Amino acid sequence: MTDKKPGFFKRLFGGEAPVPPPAPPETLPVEPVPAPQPVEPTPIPPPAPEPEEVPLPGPPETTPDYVEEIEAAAHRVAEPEPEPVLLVPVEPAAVVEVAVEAPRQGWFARLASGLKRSSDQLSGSITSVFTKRKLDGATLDELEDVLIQADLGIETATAITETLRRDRFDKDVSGEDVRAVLAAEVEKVLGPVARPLVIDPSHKPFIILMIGVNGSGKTTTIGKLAQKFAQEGKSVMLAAGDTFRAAAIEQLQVWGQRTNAPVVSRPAGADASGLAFDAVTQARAEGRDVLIIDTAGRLQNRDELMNELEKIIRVIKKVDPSAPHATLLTLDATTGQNALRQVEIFGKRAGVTGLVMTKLDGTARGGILVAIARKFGLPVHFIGVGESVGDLEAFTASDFAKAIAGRD
Ligand SMILES: Nc1nc2c(ncn2[C@@H]2O[C@H](COP(=O)(O)OP(=O)(O)OP(=O)(O)O)[C@@H](O)[C@H]2O)c(=O)[nH]1
Repeated sequence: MTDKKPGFFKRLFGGEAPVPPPAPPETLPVEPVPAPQPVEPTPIPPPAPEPEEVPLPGPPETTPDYVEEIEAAAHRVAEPEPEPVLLVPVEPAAVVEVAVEAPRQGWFARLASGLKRSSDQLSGSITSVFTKRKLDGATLDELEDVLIQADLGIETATAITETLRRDRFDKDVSGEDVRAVLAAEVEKVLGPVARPLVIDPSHKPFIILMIGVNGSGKTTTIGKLAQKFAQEGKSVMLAAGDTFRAAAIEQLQVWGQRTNAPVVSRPAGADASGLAFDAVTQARAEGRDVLIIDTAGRLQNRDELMNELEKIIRVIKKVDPSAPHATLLTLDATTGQNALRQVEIFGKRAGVTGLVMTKLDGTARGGILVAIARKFGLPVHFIGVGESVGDLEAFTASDFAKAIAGRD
């Protein structure tokens, strides 16, 4: 990435090839759509692998339509696993450095730019509703629909319209007035869930299990967290528990190299719970501060895969009965309402302790975080607004509220 955020729509629609940070070096130059490589004879492997084919090595649930939908978006950039090392020696290391080291805008600017699509949609709709001078019942109904469509949830939508009804009925109301009420209500809902992830030093290692559906951003988030912890002087170990996909293992190894964190891995196809057991044992023997365990993506409605996740947790507990100390669910904001189901089922099966919402930059549905917060009250530790290491930050309610309401 560069020091200047690329235009939002450009990033959103892949007008440039965002450097997929977690991808192994040789995959970095992959274009979302095969970019014409003028001079390459025909080094590109077999019949250009369709994005749908790529997930096949993953867990069985990667085939349902739902996952295809999600992954068509999520993995368009990052799934080029069978790519041979064919591209010109592009100095992948240099590219990686740019992605990680480039000076960044302030976080609020990035957050606001990431949430721009959500806030633009909301602001645009609000403005178009508030064409009359006096606030009346019909306008309030229209506003309620707009807020529900923005995935904020019925309760929040109602709370906002009720506040306006109470305070401003039959009075002049501008879009800006409404945005102020919106920001206040969103902050009220999110305030209690904006809680940092605290690494309790009495656990050595503090074990973090990262779970979520396919492509929701687990591995990328692990890399970003490893970087943060390393910067705080913590000694981090990673476990490549997504044993279904060789590319996921490599992706984590790249993050390990970048962040100087050893990665415990086994060849693709190995038993994930066995790997988790080994990783916990090893991290403990080495006195690591933090162990982050990746897992294969799985749909919440695949019972056998959820059983497997439960098994991983049981096995970890054999080494440390208090672990995992944090079970973080990554949620892809672009999945909208389905994220509510994911929180519910993963919560029941794996005991989610906190949430990380990713890809808020790729959607107009950022409001879903508000609906989730209101329904589950689970801590939201981090949000992601891009693929680079600096695009994940601790979650703060007021910033999010301001950004989504388009206020500064
Ligand atoms: N735009 C954007 N992309 C993101 C963000 N977080 C992750 N990604 C991208 O989403 C894609 C999927 O991320 P991964 O980390 O591979 O997801 P995963 O959950 O590990 O995927 P599986 O291994 O298939 O379960 C990658 O292209 C990431 O770069 C974010 O906050 N914003």
